[in-house]
Amino acid sequence: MLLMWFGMTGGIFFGWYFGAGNTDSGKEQPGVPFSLETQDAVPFTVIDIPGKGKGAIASRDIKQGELIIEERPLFLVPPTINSSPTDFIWDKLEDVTEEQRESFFNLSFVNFPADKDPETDLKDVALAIFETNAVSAGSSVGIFPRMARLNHGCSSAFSAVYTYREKEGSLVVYAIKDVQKGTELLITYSDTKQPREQRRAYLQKQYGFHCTCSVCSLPDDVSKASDNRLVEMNRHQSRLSQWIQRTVSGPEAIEHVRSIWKLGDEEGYWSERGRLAGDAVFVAAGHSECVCFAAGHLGRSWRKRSLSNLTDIPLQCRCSSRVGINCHQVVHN
Ligand SMILES: C[S@@+](CC[C@H](N)C(=O)[O-])C[C@H]1O[C@@H](n2cnc3c(N)ncnc32)[C@H](O)[C@@H]1O
Repeated sequence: MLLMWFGMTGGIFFGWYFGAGNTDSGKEQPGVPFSLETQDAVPFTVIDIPGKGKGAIASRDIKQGELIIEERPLFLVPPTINSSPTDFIWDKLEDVTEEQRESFFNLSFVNFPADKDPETDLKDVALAIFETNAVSAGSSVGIFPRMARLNHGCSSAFSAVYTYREKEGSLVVYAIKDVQKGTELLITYSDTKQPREQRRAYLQKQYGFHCTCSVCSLPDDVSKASDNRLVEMNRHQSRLSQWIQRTVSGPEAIEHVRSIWKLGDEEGYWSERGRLAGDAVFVAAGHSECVCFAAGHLGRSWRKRSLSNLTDIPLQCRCSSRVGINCHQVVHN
């Protein structure tokens, strides 16, 4: 029996950059020693946080663009499996060390079936832990016990983003904002460019909590303004995506990028800017008069920087010369 796993897991955290370069087959990297993480130390401590279970508090000031976590998966689950999800996860847990197994069973879980007993139905506990904590890792879904302690914040409330690097076989978490010592590090579990009511309904259903992050706690009128910006960002994003079918012109597509960027500044929503810049480069490269934008403002130095640092790219064409840049390299290297 082949099972499509992704149809069965409800909530898989939202990465900052879907897809690019992530084509893993669900297997740990050959030749890479398997371990829980590759880092010796992280700039945060995990403590109990009232109303949230555990969470990660910055143990020093963290700068925007800093690598916070680099971690190998405890295990990965590919999109298609040939046993039940419960059995598959249980088998995976038989392959790990006692310490790793313990770190897994220490993780939190929600949505445990009412007709089961968490003391005795350990396979069901394992499944619930998986569904509460798994994140997308290329085409697979994986458990990363260290990053699994990061709680959620919406829109401008989250300060860190993650992606899975297939080549290295590890997940990396970066700060997209400066984070002060003593502040909780937050990621986002879903696309929070939605109105508060929808965000809260999703988080309640999938993750079992009522979101009271700094954005969800805004007074109604301020919250409404934030909702409007987020919905507008999504509307521009959806128009931008139509450029590829040529139903939106190049200049119009660039206008959508500018609008998303501007709304993001107003909202304090800085995530996905690497992808947005990549889209802009892609559009610009299709219009010879704009290629200088890609070359002049992104180019080599851009490749060396963390994507999450891209907060200040002038989305503007400054000259009309074509420079023969390979847009795919700029976007994906
Ligand atoms: C991946 S775990 C995060 C770490 C978890 N708090 C722990 O104790 O291990 C996800 C769970 O954390 C809790 N959580 C995450 N973000 C939260 C938030 N903003 N408010 C309340 N609970 C939250 C929810 O119970 C959610 O199902």
